Amino acid sequence: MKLRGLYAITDSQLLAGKLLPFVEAALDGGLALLQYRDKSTDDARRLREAEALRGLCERYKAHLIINDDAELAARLGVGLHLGQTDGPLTPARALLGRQAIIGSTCHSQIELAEQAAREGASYVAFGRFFNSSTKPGAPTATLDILDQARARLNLPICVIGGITLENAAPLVAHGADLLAVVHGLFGAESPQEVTRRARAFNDLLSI
Ligand SMILES: Cc1ncc(COP(=O)(O)OP(=O)(O)O)c(N)n1
Ligand SMILES: Cc1nc(C(=O)O)sc1CCOP(=O)(O)O
Ligand SMILES: [Mg+2]
Repeated sequence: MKLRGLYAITDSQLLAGKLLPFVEAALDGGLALLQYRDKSTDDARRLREAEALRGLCERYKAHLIINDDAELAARLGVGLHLGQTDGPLTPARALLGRQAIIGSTCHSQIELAEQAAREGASYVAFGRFFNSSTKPGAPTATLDILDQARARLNLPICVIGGITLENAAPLVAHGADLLAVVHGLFGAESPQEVTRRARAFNDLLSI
């Protein structure tokens, strides 16, 4: 499976009251991956929303990824994204199986990416590349980590952090396969604008 394209990430505050229509608009514009990212402890709502997103992703043939929560990903039979403090990758891979998409946050450290590759990650994520209102305190990254990753790894490269239609092109030129975006996509005023942006991101990746 070739992982390349737009990777939309949900945000509970930004998408409050409009999660499903805005996600469907993004899927209509074309998503490779959709990440359900909800940092709350409301397990019942998380399950309900994740199930609804899984249904949408099936209809549009996109892959759903759950942030942080290996058990929820296993329960739904979908993918998982793990940060450096979210638990080890090897048992998550054993839990979810060989086919599951599992991503790993590697900040700007090639050693973390090489370790993730050894432990069976499906993609490695680097960031943050720009100012991010979603996660302002995330460690920063520069383009040279993408050059290093291209030279040393044989895995899809995901980029994240403040990515917009205006600043994404250099990331693609330096080898990004997956553009992971919250505000630059879902910060739009209308579902129609979400769809337009999703199409434009895909055009940047020429897919
Ligand atoms: C695609 C992608 N890349 C990085 C992250 C960040 O993961 P993490 O460092 O665990 O931070 P939280 O998102 O859990 O706050 C991500 N979620 N997705
Ligand atoms: C969830 C997350 N992780 C990051 C990292 O660098 O690891 S940046 C980030 C926020 C991405 O949202 P936006 O596109 O709105 O900046
Ligand atoms: Mg995390």
